[in-house]
Amino acid sequence: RVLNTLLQPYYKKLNLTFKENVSEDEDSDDQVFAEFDDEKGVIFYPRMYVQRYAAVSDCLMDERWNGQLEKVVDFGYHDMSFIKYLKEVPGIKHVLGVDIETIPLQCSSLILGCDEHTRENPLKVTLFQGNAADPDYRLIGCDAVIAIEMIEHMLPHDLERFVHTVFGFIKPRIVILTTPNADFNILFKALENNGLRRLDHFFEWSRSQFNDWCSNIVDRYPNYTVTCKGIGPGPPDTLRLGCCSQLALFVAKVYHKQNDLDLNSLAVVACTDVPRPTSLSDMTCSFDCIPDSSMLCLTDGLNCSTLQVNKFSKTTQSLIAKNKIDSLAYTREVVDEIKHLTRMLNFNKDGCGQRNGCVWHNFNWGENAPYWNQYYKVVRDYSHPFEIKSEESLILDAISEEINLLIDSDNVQYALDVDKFEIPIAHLMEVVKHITNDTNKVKDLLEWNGYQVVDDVLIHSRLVVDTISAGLEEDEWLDNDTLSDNATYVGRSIIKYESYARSCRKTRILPASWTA
Ligand SMILES: C[S@@+](CC[C@H](N)C(=O)[O-])C[C@H]1O[C@@H](n2cnc3c(N)ncnc32)[C@H](O)[C@@H]1O
Ligand SMILES: [Mg+2]
Repeated sequence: RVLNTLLQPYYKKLNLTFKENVSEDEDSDDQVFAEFDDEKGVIFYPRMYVQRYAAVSDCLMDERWNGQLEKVVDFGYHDMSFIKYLKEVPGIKHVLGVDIETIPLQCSSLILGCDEHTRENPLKVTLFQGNAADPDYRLIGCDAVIAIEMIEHMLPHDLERFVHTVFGFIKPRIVILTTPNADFNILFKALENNGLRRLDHFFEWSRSQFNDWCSNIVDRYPNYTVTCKGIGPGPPDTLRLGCCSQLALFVAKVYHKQNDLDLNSLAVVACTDVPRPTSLSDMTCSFDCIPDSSMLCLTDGLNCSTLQVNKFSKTTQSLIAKNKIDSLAYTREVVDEIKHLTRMLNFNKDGCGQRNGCVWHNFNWGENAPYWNQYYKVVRDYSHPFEIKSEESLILDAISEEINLLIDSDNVQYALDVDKFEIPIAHLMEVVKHITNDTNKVKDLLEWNGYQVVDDVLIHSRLVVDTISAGLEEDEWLDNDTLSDNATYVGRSIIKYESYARSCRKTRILPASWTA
């Protein structure tokens, strides 16, 4: 809902052709275009990062997977500016942020607790410090990978490893990458002295270079398809240069959701005299992928790792030896010792599993399998408070959403005049029929919550919300929820403030500090 409210005016129009004449008309807020300013160079409307976030959100909410992306990682999340919106993507349960820098991480860990509001669904946000190139085992199970303007900050060998971490290790359903379009740079005067690229970027690619890189990825990881598009059209007459940024959307042809490797549901399989695997493509653990008898294979049904048997105590080793291949039923002691050992490995000093002596082995990855490797440091792990909604609030929410829809569509059927509507309760009962068919209960609930109900009709007067929301959407984005927002909004009339606050609370974009 938040993303819709904030982004829809923009992302629905991203594919429109540019405005030929930049006029001062009322709609200009809603248009996507750019113009030249003698001093500042190209100016984007809306701001470039808004267009970028809108395009990425658009991909995340594609109807093919909308509501199904539960675990999502944002690589190079910087100051969390996108994570804020990611948290509102339908169906999301776990957001991971990974950034190599620690300074922005510290700032962002302050931001996290501030916007506390009670959610309807549980959501965990985990911020890591680490290199996106490293396949940390906690990335397992991500349905979507996002990296907004990050790849150009990576060293070539890290970028290559990153590709494998994403497409060979995480294997998510979708991957969204954005990077600047070098073709566009001649429009930025400031870049002229830097060889037409930003100094903190290791490279900037033309559209054809980016396309080549992307198609090379899908050649190597044939389970993926890719489409590229531009974000941020330039001023009229610059069409040939493309857009300011470019976005690649990779989609898995076949997607198997990986479970997080769960130590508590491990099955343990001992093995003797089992042939080595012949195919590296099958990730599922079965007996024929177990390397040799000196290894113990651990699997939670999907992921598998092996552990050197000689790392166990003598007692356990003899227990393992006794339970040959067909036994999944190890004694409690053996399982406990395995868990203990694996935990010790995960939490050793450099946090990378045990590298010397090759404790871990995985048939896909060889020695020192990354499955169990803990490359990243947790900077912050935050579970949002949530509450399961009562039936009453579900009814009220559904009805208020319907009322807004009717009003927004300028429905003439129920309009008395421009600001007043008479909506039959029977119409509203349709909207809540999956919850209740008790008309009296719904009428009582509506009256109790301040709605005017006369006979079997709800009388609704339009609030100022609609007229001001368009103007405020952009402010909300631009000012980034900083304290200065208060100053801006206090200047507006109280009724606007109030109704805006109400609509924000409803859509849950209002930070707690702001409400106060
Ligand atoms: C231009 S900022 C990204 C902006 C941000 N994604 C957004 O949505 O606005 C690039 C970020 O990538 C991070 N970064 C650079 N190399 C990285 C790497 N190898 N692994 C993880 N993060 C990296 C930087 O620390 C920086 O925060
Ligand atoms: Mg950059």
